[in-house]
Amino acid sequence: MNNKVQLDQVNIHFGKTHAVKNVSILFPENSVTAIIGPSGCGKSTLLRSINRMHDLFPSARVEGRILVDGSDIYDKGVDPVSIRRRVGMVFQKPNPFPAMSIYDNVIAGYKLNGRMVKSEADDIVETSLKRVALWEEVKDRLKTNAMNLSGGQQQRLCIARTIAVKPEVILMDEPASALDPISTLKIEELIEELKERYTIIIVTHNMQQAARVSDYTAFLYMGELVECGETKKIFTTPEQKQTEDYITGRFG
Ligand SMILES: Nc1ncnc2c1ncn2[C@@H]1O[C@H](COP(=O)(O)OP(=O)(O)OP(=O)(O)O)[C@@H](O)[C@H]1O
Repeated sequence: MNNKVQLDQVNIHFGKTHAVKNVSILFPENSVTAIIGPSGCGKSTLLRSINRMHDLFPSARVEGRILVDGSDIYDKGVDPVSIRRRVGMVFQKPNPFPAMSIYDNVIAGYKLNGRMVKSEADDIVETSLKRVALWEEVKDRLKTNAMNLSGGQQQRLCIARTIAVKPEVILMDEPASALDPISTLKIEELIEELKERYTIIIVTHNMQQAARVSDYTAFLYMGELVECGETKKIFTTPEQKQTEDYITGRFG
């Protein structure tokens, strides 16, 4: 299987805090990789380095190489905006644009590419909403405010907005932790479907969720990658004692 994303000896500092320590890891294409580990171990920090989000924080320093399709996304001359288009991000709390309709939310990122005709926009909105299984629920009220949707629907809308710009990789930072169990299940089913088209990297606190949705699991502890491998193996016969202690709930 092709490796879509590769981190090679990545270190991330915030001022004096060494948040990610010498992490090397591969993320295979069209698969879901879960990043697990106790609070503060560097999961979100690692995730955000993959679409250059740390560029927005002056105290952050990213060292090492982060490759997407073999090219370093931190190379001089690479536009971070173009990276964020290829590597989309879904956050913990659904964050639709509050003053916009459902329709405008889906198309918001895509519009930044320039002018387009209405039929093209209609197409993208319909395809994206169908892909997140939201179309049937909202097709008769596309022009109403997105904030009228439930939390779970808002999160699926945000995923639709992310896929509307045709990314290759989708980063998800605890995408279901603010949702009720039924909405969580829908997001998990959606992740399973999305991996056919995208490479997905998901941070989760929820061990059962990691076991359910991911093909591969990476366990981080205090900024270091302790172990990474097939989810089945990590959850049944991990190589490291620390991993076993964490997944069996002995700490964290
Ligand atoms: N913008 C920032 N500025 C300064 N320090 C930061 C920043 N973001 C993260 N850190 C620090 O980096 C370390 C790792 O944080 P990170 O949020 O990546 O952990 P996490 O594993 O995602 O935690 P949680 O599961 O609680 O969300 C922590 O010590 C945190 O305080």
